[in-house]
Parts: sequence; C-alpha cells; structure tokens
Amino acid sequence: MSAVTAAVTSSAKVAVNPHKISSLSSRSPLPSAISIRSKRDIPLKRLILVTCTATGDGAKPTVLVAEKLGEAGVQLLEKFANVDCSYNLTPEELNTKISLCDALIVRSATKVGRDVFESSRGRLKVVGRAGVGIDNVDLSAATEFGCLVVNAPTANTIAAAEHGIALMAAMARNVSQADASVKSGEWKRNKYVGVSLVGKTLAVMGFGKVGSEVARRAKGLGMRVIAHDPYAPADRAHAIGVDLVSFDEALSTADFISLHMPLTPATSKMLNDETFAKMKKGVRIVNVARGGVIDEDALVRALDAGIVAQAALDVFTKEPPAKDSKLVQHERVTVTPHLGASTMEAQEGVAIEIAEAVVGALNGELASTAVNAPMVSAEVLAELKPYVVLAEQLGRLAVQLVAGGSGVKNVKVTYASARATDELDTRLLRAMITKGIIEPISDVYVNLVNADYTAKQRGMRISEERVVLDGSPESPLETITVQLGNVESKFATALSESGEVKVEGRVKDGIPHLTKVGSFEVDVSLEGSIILCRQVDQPGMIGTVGSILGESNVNVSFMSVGRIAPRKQAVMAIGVDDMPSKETLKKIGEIPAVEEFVFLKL
Ligand SMILES: NC(=O)C1=CN([C@@H]2O[C@H](COP(=O)(O)OP(=O)(O)OC[C@H]3O[C@@H](n4cnc5c(N)ncnc54)[C@H](O)[C@@H]3O)[C@@H](O)[C@H]2O)C=CC1
Ligand SMILES: O=C(O)C(=O)COP(=O)(O)O
Repeated sequence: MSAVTAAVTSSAKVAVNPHKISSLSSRSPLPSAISIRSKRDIPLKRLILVTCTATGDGAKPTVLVAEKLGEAGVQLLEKFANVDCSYNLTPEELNTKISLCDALIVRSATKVGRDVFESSRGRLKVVGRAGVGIDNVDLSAATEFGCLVVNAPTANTIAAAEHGIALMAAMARNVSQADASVKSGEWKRNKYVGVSLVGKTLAVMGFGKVGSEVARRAKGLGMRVIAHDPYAPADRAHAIGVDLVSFDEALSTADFISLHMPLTPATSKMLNDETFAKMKKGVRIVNVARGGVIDEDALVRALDAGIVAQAALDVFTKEPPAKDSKLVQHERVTVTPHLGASTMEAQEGVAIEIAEAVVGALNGELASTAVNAPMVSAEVLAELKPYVVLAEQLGRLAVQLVAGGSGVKNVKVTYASARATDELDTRLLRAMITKGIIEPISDVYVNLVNADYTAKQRGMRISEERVVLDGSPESPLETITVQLGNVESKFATALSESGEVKVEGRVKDGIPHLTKVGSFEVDVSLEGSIILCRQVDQPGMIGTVGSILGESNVNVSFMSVGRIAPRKQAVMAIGVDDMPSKETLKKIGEIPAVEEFVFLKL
C-alpha cells in the first residue's frame, strides 16, 4: 500500500465513549418537506484535475500560443477556446499575459519557469509542450501549482530521426562546407573528400523513439549499430539487430556517436573532457537531442586535439548560440538551428497532438501524454467516476468533523473491494480524498497533479489499506472509509472506537452515499449539505427536525437514522439542499433530545 510521505505529528486525542451500534440504519417516514432527489449524472469536470473553471463564468478558456504552431492545431484550439497567438514575447510580456490564460502552448524556445506559474496566480491549468523535450518547463513548479504539463511525444519522432541521419551523412561528406566553398567561387574537390558510412559502427545514445528510428535507418545504410540506454529493454534492441552496450563500450568502439537522450540532471554534460578521452580517435558526433548533454567547451578542445574528427549539431546549450561561438564557427562542425522537428508533416502532427491534449485537459479529461500526473486509462476512469466523487466528499466531510486547531496529519483510507489488490488503481481516489480534506481548510487548489505534493507539503501522511472481500468483483469498490487520526472532533459521535474521525461511504445506483459516521450506520446521499444529529431515540424526532427545516424553507432531500437500540442513542443524518440559517440550526440544537449536532457542507 502506498503512503504519501511521513512527518507525522501527534496532537491531543480525545477519548470519547464509543457508541456501539446494534441495528442497521432505519429509513424513517418522510416528513412533508422531504423530496427525493432524482438521480443525476455526475459532471465529468468534477472528477479531474484541470477544469477550465478558471474564469468561473462559463466563458471560453483562453489559450496562449507562445511559439509558432501548425495551423491545424490552432484551428482545433479555436473551436474550443479563445486563442492568442503571440510569438516572440519577452519573459516580462509572457508573465504579464499569463495571468489571463488558462493554457499555454510552447515549443523549445520559451522558458516556462517558476516565475510563469507565480505570475499566473492560479489561473494557468495546462502547459502544452508542442514537441518532446520538456527541459524548458519547470516541472516541479508546475506540479506545485497544480498545473498539468502535457507534451506531443510521437509526432516529430521521424522528423528528428531523419534530421539525425541527414546531419550524419552531410557531415561525413562535408556537404555544408563544400556547398559554402562552391558558392564562394571555389572548386576544391580534394579538400572535401569524406568518409563512408557503410561498415562503420554507430553508437546510438538513448534508445527511445528517435534513437531506435535512427538505428533502423542506419542499419539500412549498412552501418553496425550499437546502443547505450540504461532503461531500454534489450529485446526491443535485438528485434532490430542492435546490441545494447555499456556507456564506456559505446564510447570506445563507435566511429559515429548519435545522441538521443533527454536533457536531465543525469545527462547534463555527459560528453565532457573525461568522456571524450575514452572515445576512439577520429570519432564523429551527431547531436539532435539537447545542447546541454555536451560540454561545448570540452567538445572544442576534443576537436582541436583530433579526438573528435567532426561534429554535426542541431541543438546548443544556449539557443541561439553566440555569433562568435568557437564551436559553431569551427570548420569541422556542421550546424543547423534546432531543425530536428521542423518538417511540414511533423509540425502539422505535433500541432494536432498538442491541441487535442490541451483541449482534453481543459475539459477535465485525463491526458494520455501527461508529463507530471499519473496516467489513468479512460476505462478505469469511467468505472471509477462515482467513486471519485465519493472519495472527495468523504474527505470533505471528515475534515469538517475535525475541531479547529487539531491539524490533520494522519489519514487512513480503507478500500473494501472484491477485486484483487493490483486490479484497483487508487491513485485517483487518493488524490480526491486529499482534495476533499485540504480544500475546505485552505486556499490551495488540489488536483491529481499536485495532490501528493500538497499532502507532503502539509506534513499529511495518507496511508492506504485494502480489504479484499469475498464475492463478485463486478463493481470496483464496496466501501471507502476515511479516518483522521490524532484529532479532536466537533461531533464526538464521529469518533471511532479507537478515537479517529471516521466516515464511510459507498456508491448506490451510481450515487455516492454516506453510510457510516463513527460507529453509527446512516444512509444519506452525498449531495447538497448534511446535518448530523445525535439524539435520544424517541418518537417524533424526525417530524420535529423536519418541521423546523420546513418552516425555514430548507428542502430536505434525505433522512436516515442509525441507532444502538430502540429508545437509546441514535444518529440522524439529514440531507438538505439549502444552507439553514443560524437561527434554524439553533432551534435544532435546542430540541431537548438532541445531544449534539453538526452542519456539514459538501
Ligand atoms: N532536435 C529536435 O528538434 C528534437 C529533439 N528531440 C530530443 O530528443 C530526445 C529524445 O526524444 P525521444 O526519442 O522522442 O524520447 P524518448 O523518451 O522516447 O527516448 C529517450 C531515451 O533516452 C533514454 N535515456 C534516458 N537517460 C539516459 C542516459 N543517461 N543514457 C542513455 N539513454 C538515456 C531513455 O531511456 C529513453 O529510452 C528528446 O528528449 C528531445 O530532447 C526530440 C525531437 C526533436
Ligand atoms: O520536440 C523536441 O524535443 C524538440 O526539440 C523540437 O523542438 P521545437 O518544437 O522545434 O522547438
């Protein structure tokens, strides 16, 4: 079972007489004010993460496209949103605009740092990276601010692989140098004698989507291809006739090295003085990945020392590089201005891929290309839909039962299900319970993106437990129980025998219901708001409370009573559509048989 972080602080726990329950909840005759609510569909937008409710007025969301995006993508966005295509913004202009935007689409040139999320003041809900590399987006800041980051990981793979091959062939045959020479009026056939590719060893560093397409094409050119990738499965490499080798073996045996790993702290400057020294003399290097994976000064030294015969670079640590960059000006270096993804086809594909992902995310759907959120498949999502609402409502109820100042640090969630443990994905449920607990007591916006982070920040530990039931695993869950430990409660009845605030719920006919409070069984649908009352069980109670509410024009949607035994203590759960006034609540509290009561807003 997963647990979200540690940091358990203990606060005073009040031992309260637990009320044992001896009978199941009894549905009482309905007083005149009662109306049974019709079964409603649960709005999908509530389920997830990033809904375009930022404007709060049902207006179209605004998408800022900050770098050139294919027309097909812009058109797709325009069907759903106000689209502001503003290219070449300065960082200051971006920060000013962003507070009016629900989504931002960038390519590789825009730095989306913490300042962007701060400047958005909570409105920015999605960052779409129209391409693969997300090294220009501060993912931890995005996660912290609950902003989903999606990318377009597949549409430019072939373009990048083709550009890698193009650079390798152009470099080997001095195409760009010879071209410049001829255009300047020279005709130097001996100066530009190249090297052949056939029979040479190519080391593909990073055997992902682009790397494996480069490998496939290089095999077709008659090269021997090896690859280094600590995370790639060997059988995928073998399937296209490539051997996975160690980093050092790749460096020491390759005639050509082609880089295709992402820029991360682990890959930053992985080609440096030390690693160049391990290479075969006369090696040729292609970089269509990210400039930062090479120490560029070290590459100039390796070129000058003759270790590296040639390099072909599409990407640079700083883009554009300085005009007088020794590397760019080096006569044995071929350069292009980050053109790997720049084909008509790839740009069209990327634009559509990112526009669909951003629109989906703004619609509250789970994006399959989410970079900073767990992916939950559409099928799992559809099945869990009512349970997701239940989870949030239980969290919301539980936290409202805590007496102010207690500080919620320990949350225990128990899922009872006939499904095998690994057949129930609880990440979404856990996130929604976290949302339910944190949102009523703070101004933090919690979603699937930042739920675990936010819990951790607040020192809240969420432990999850599974109870595997006998029976049919048809429905994913029977009950969800949320317990808050080490807290005091403003409604002592909500404390379990072991002293935790405890609420339990289940889904009935697609509608989430509260079925247990502390040790008392109740049955009330989780819509609107709830009044919980502990009273001495006696005739006329339901009528008395019902008429107080009816007189104040508060519509009652549901009532249920759970009791220990006839004429002993009972808990009445009353679902109300409207917020009762203070006077109305006071009148309920003044009923002699009422021992304690609480109003809970859902
Ligand atoms: N120049 C351009 O216009 C383009 C550049 N790119 C760059 O190419 C990179 C690769 O793109 P894809 O193949 O689509 O990504 P990918 O995620 O499919 O592949 C990356 C591979 O690198 C591997 N890797 C991670 N750390 C490594 C390490 N330390 N050593 C060796 N391998 C490591 C991963 O296991 C993965 O297999 C992107 O991150 C992006 O930076 C991608 C498209 C266009
Ligand atoms: O997809 C990538 O990672 C790329 O590097 C492509 O960058 P671009 O979208 O052309 O700025």
